[in-house]
Amino acid sequence: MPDTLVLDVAGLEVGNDADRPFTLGPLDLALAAREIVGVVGDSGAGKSLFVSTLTQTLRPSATVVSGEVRFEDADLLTLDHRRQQRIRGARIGFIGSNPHGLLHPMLPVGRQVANVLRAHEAVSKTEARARVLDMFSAVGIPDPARRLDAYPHELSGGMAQRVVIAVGLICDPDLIVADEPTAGLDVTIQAQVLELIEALVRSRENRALLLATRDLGIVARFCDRVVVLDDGQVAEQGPVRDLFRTPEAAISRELLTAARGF
Ligand SMILES: Nc1ncnc2c1ncn2[C@@H]1O[C@H](COP(=O)(O)OP(=O)(O)OP(=O)(O)O)[C@@H](O)[C@H]1O
Repeated sequence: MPDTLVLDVAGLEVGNDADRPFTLGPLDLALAAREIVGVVGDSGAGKSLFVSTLTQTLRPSATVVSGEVRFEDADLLTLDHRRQQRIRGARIGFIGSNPHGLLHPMLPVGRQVANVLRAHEAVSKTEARARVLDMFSAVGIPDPARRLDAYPHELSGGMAQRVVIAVGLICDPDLIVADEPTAGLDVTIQAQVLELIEALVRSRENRALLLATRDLGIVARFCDRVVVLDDGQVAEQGPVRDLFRTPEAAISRELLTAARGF
């Protein structure tokens, strides 16, 4: 794979039989450095299933049927457990929605971010605290030194979401995978959070972002390319401007209509 590719997914098919028979793919998708690629589709289209394949958090009901997910010099799907652990949360950072669900309610937020860092890097507690402090500043948490010791319930939704972003970025990942990272936030806070994630992606040479969302408005504003999923199948994919100018699939037109609010 060329140096500039951060992720290269080829012929990926994932089945899931828990609630209903469902197949994602076959899906081909390459992400270059500094690129932001959207994965869009209605509820149940398979966005989270795809994200979970990349973050290696598939539940036992799901099976990878075929394909490759090349990241760094390896196929994520065939890595041994130790290398999976090393990559997950460190080389591939995850940003989910619902921060109050993702964060542990009984631990100060600074410690939670530090724990992620210390799980992957041999740093002292003091050094970890300093790194987390820097990261809290980078993600725009005001008065970061004081916020290190706050509990999640003491933070607003937007502030807690910034902590989730800090968790995703603390190990300086090359790939960031975000699944509805602004769901449940006020519209103005949504824009701030997405602008922040965008800046953190574009500011680093080898970093790319995969952004799963139902909202084509978000795709229009932040993504370079997009994959439209419809019931697990790729309905179309390509540059975002092409999708907006000449949507080919019926589902793309439906999502566009929804995004334009009429
Ligand atoms: N981590 C996972 N492990 C196993 N199966 C999963 C996982 N995530 C989602 N699924 C399953 O994949 C199928 C497609 O749903 P999925 O949640 O991926 O859709 P989605 O596009 O993310 O929808 P929404 O926008 O509502 O989150 C469902 O059967 C779901 O239960």
